[in-house]
Amino acid sequence: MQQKNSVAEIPVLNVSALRGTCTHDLRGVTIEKLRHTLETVGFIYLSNHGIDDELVERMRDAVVRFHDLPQEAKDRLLINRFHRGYIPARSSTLRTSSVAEVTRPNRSDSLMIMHELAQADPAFLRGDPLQGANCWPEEFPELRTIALDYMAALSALGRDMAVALAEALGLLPTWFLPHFDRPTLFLRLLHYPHQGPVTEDAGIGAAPHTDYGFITILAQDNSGGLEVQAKNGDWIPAPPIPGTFVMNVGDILSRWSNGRFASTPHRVINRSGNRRFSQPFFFDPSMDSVIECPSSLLQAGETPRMPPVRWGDYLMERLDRNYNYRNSPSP
Ligand SMILES: O=C(O)CCC(=O)C(=O)O
Ligand SMILES: [Fe+2]
Repeated sequence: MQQKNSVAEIPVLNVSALRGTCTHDLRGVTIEKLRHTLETVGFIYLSNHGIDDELVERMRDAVVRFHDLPQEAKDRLLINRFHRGYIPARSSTLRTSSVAEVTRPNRSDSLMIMHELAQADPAFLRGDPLQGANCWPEEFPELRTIALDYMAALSALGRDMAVALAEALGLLPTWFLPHFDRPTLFLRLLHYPHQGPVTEDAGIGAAPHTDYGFITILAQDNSGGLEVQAKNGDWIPAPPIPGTFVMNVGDILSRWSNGRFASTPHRVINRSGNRRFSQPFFFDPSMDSVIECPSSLLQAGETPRMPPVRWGDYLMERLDRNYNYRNSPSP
């Protein structure tokens, strides 16, 4: 039932009209629903997204297989200064969370994979922030191909969504694309242990937070546990729906849109009694991209709420504050 000032559930958007050719009308209706949902809820399920279920399943199986490796194998991949590798449980605290006073570290552990760089890439050779090598487990060599295929497919969807998002904001369809020449991509292979009692000390799977970037496209297993905060404060479940992804607006898209699109707080509490696995993919701009609200988006009398910011600077400041490994000296 629809609650007052709230949404009981997150809408599902059939995005087939955003891919390839379709009638102008159908595309317009889809864009309008996208706009309305992102202005109000900030989270939406994408159905008919064109990505093979089999590829999503293969990635999901790979997440489980990675986490089934012996702990020593995972520890050998400890996250490097380029933010790639294994993030142990309780090693990140969302200090920059604007939605809660977060002092307890998250209970999840994960493997962070980012866009691959050619060894001859100047950014790689210079060792620019985040432009380093991924960490792959030698015990599971197939993971690299599976993860890179998955990232390629989700990047294509991310670009289609960037076009649709520009249209939804009344901008030229290609408006965002130059900002994604060298997109910053994160694929996180997450494991959440069963929660047990929620106590002050225990912490939860993922403390309430908003995502840093442009959009997040998430696939999750059947455990449930993801919750999204409605404007009235209620927590709305975002359970898995077969054949869909959950997409949400990150802080930088919210900033770009002058707050029109909502970067909505969410959290994870795994009450399933089993381990939970998920695979968020973060589709973010090029590091050098400058995020500035386009003047054509402003209504009469409206001014930009935030000054322009370079995405790479914005991101590194957040990573430096939230991840313990960036604050302690290397062993
Ligand atoms: O695991 C999930 O369902 C959500 C993860 C998440 O919110 C994040 O990694 O930012
Ligand atoms: Fe998140």
